[in-house]
Amino acid sequence: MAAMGPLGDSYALRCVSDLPPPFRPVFGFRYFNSLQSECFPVCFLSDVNMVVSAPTGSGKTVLFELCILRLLSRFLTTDWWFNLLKGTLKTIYIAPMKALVQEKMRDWKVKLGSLGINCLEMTGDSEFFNKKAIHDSDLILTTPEVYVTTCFASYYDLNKPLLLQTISLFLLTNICMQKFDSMSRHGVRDGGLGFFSDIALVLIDEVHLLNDPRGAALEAVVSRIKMLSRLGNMKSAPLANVRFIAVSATISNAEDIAEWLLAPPEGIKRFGEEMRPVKLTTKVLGYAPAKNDFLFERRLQSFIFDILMQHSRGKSALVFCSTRKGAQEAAQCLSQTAGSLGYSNPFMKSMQQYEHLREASLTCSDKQLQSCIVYGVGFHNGGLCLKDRSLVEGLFLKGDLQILCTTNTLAHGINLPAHTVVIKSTQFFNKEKGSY
Ligand SMILES: Nc1ncnc2c1ncn2[C@@H]1O[C@H](COP(=O)(O)OP(=O)(O)OP(=O)(O)O)[C@@H](O)[C@H]1O
Repeated sequence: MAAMGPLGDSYALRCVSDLPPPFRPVFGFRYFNSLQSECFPVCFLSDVNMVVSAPTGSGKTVLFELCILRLLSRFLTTDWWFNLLKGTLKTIYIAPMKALVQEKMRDWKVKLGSLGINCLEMTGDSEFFNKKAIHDSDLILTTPEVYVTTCFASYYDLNKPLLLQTISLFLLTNICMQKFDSMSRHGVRDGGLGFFSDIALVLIDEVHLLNDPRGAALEAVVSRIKMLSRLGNMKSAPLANVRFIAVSATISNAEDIAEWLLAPPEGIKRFGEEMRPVKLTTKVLGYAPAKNDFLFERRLQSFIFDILMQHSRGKSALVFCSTRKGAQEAAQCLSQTAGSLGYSNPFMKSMQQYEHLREASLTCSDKQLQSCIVYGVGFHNGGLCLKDRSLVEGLFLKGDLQILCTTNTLAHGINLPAHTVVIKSTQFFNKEKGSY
C-alpha cells in the first residue's frame, strides 16, 4: 500500500506484520497510517529522542506504543519468545491531565497487559501506590505534579500523625522544585528511589503545555531525570541511556523542545493539517454585546440550541464553556429546551437510547446531572466525582449522550470524538488578575 508523505513523496505504508510476532496483537489494525509509517523507522528501529507535532486524531499514541515496544524488544529471544523481566525497564508516561492519564491507563492495560506489561496509574484518583507497586511496574502513567510529590511521599515516616503528613504533602507541592532536587539525589544514593535507575523511556504527551503554569513541574521532572541519568553511579543503569519522546498537536517551536530533549534532526517530525483524518470546518459567530461580561456570557446560552440544530444535525456535539458553572447551566438550559419538545427532542433518537439514559441516570451521584442526562444532554467538569465523569464519558462515547457541555477538562487530549464542537465564549475570568 502506498501513501503520499508530508513532503509529497510517495512511500509504502508499514504493516503491523513488520513487527516481531509477539508484538502484533497490540494493534487492532493491519497497516500503520502514513504518519506512523514515516515515524516507524525512528520509533521502532532506533533509540533517538523524538519531538512529534501532528494534528489531533492523527494517531500519535501508536508512536508511543512503538517506542515502548522498541524498549521491550530487549526481552525478545532469537526464536521470538517475549521474556519480560518485570519492572527492570520502566517507561514513564507523563500527561498534563489526570483524565488523560486515566484514559491511557484503560487503553494500555488492555493492549499491553496481554504481553504481561504491568501498568501503574499515579494520579490523585488512584489508590495509594507503594514502593513495591512502583518497583514491579513496567509502565507508570502520571501527571508531572503527582510524579514529583509521589517520589517525595515515599520518604514519609508512616508513624507520623496523618495531619502532619497532610501538611507536609501540601508544603511539598509548593516547594517541590527545590526539594525534589535534593531528595531525588539523596534517594538514588541510598536506594530509596531505586526505581529511578530503571527508567529507560519517558513519554511526554501534550508537550505544548510546557507553556502553561503547570509546565514548570514537567520541566522540573524532565530536568531531574536528565540530571540523574548523567550521574556516575548510573552508568550501568537503564537511566543512563534514557530516551525521551514528546508529542503534541500544536508545537510551533519543535526545534527548541528538541534541543532541550537532545533530539537529533531525524527525531523531529512535524505533520500538518493534511494528516487530519477528518477535515475541520471553522465558523466564527459574533453576537451583540450585553451590559456586562457576565450578562453576555449568560445570553450566549440561549443561542446554543439553535447553533446545534443548524450544525450538529443529530450528531454528537461538545460545548466548551469557560467555567464549571457555565457548563452545568448550559446543559440545564439545553435539556430544558429539549425536554419541552417531548417526543420531538432532537437529542433522543430511539426508545432504546432513552432507556439507556434513564438507567444510567439512576446511578448518577450529581442530581443536576441526573436530571439532564435523561434528555440526552450531559455536563463534565472538575466538580463531578470520578464515577460521574466516567459515566458521562462512557455515555457520550457510546452515542447515548448526544450533547456534552464541558470545561477545558476535556480539551487536553481526551478522546471523545464529536461531530461538532461549540466554543461558547472566547474569554474566561482569571481569578489571579481579577479580570476576563
Ligand atoms: N493505523 C491505524 N489504523 C486504524 N486506526 C488507527 C490507526 N492509528 C490510530 N488509529 C485510531 O485513530 C484514533 C486516533 O488515534 P490517537 O488517539 O492515537 O490520535 P492522537 O494523534 O493521539 O490524537 P490526540 O492528539 O487527540 O491525542 C484512535 O481511535 C486510534 O485507535
